[in-house]
Amino acid sequence: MERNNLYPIFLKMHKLQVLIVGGGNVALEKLTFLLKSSPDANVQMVATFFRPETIALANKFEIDMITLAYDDAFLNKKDLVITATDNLEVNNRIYADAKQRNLLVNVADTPELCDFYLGGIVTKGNIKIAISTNGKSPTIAKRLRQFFEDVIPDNIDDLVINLNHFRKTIKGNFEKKVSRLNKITETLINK
Ligand SMILES: C[C@@]1(CC(=O)O)c2cc3[nH]c(cc4nc(cc5[nH]c(cc(n2)[C@H]1CCC(=O)O)[C@@](C)(CC(=O)O)[C@@H]5CCC(=O)O)C(CC(=O)O)=C4CCC(=O)O)c(CCC(=O)O)c3CC(=O)O
Ligand SMILES: NC(=O)C1=CN([C@@H]2O[C@H](COP(=O)(O)OP(=O)(O)OC[C@H]3O[C@@H](n4cnc5c(N)ncnc54)[C@H](O)[C@@H]3O)[C@@H](O)[C@H]2O)C=CC1
Repeated sequence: MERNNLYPIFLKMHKLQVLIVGGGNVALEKLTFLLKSSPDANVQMVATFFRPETIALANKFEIDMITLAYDDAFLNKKDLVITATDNLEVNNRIYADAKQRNLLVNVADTPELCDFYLGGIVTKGNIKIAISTNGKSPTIAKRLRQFFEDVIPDNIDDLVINLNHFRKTIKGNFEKKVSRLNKITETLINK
């Protein structure tokens, strides 16, 4: 059986600078899911034109939109780059420029030109679940996201908060603490 070897990490988007190149349908999809998960993300967008729907969302989140053709100067002071233009040559150039600067880059809908994939993301309070199909079926990533959004109760965060408080009250050494926390949460997995 094939196996997904990607390593998920949970980025603090408010500490990073993201560049999105393109302002059309695909750029809008990427921006939508990025902001859904991380409304505090710092994003700059550059595109020769922006579709009205993209402008509406970007304005809502005070995202900087620049109506210009891509130039590698836009990579200055960026940490992540997502490109979603309809021009293969431009996408390829952005990939090469980003690689030269050791930036992480995602060329939307072009898995071979991605250092990372965006995934299906479920957020419930402090809980976050990221789903990847290894790029094999984004539709399944979407369906799994919808499934978990539905089955995970909204008040799961109460449990997290309670345990976080309890964690601070437990006396004793690290080993005792781990053992207590494991004991009281045992029923969550034992049927
Ligand atoms: C590799 C990856 C790279 C990346 O873009 O990061 C990629 C690639 C491609 N997507 C394509 C199409 C579609 N993408 C979606 C939806 C999503 N795609 C997302 C991620 C990823 N898409 C990365 C892999 C993630 C993984 O590992 O599973 C999600 C999870 C997150 C996001 O986009 O932010 C978001 C759901 C978010 C949500 O709902 O929660 C739908 C479904 C729909 O819209 O209903 C369709 C139409 C159906 C279909 O075609 O399957 C195509 C073909 C394009 C063409 O036709 O040419 C390619 C290219 C290829 O596969 O070669
Ligand atoms: N619309 C969709 O759902 C899908 C689109 N695709 C492909 O993805 C690509 C993008 O599609 P859409 O977003 O729908 O196209 P679009 O026409 O809505 O947007 C293209 C964007 O690229 C920008 N752009 C082009 N050259 C540029 C440059 N030199 N510098 C800066 N920005 C530049 C344009 O200004 C525009 O904002 C296309 O190649 C399309 O075939 C693939 C699968 C699905």
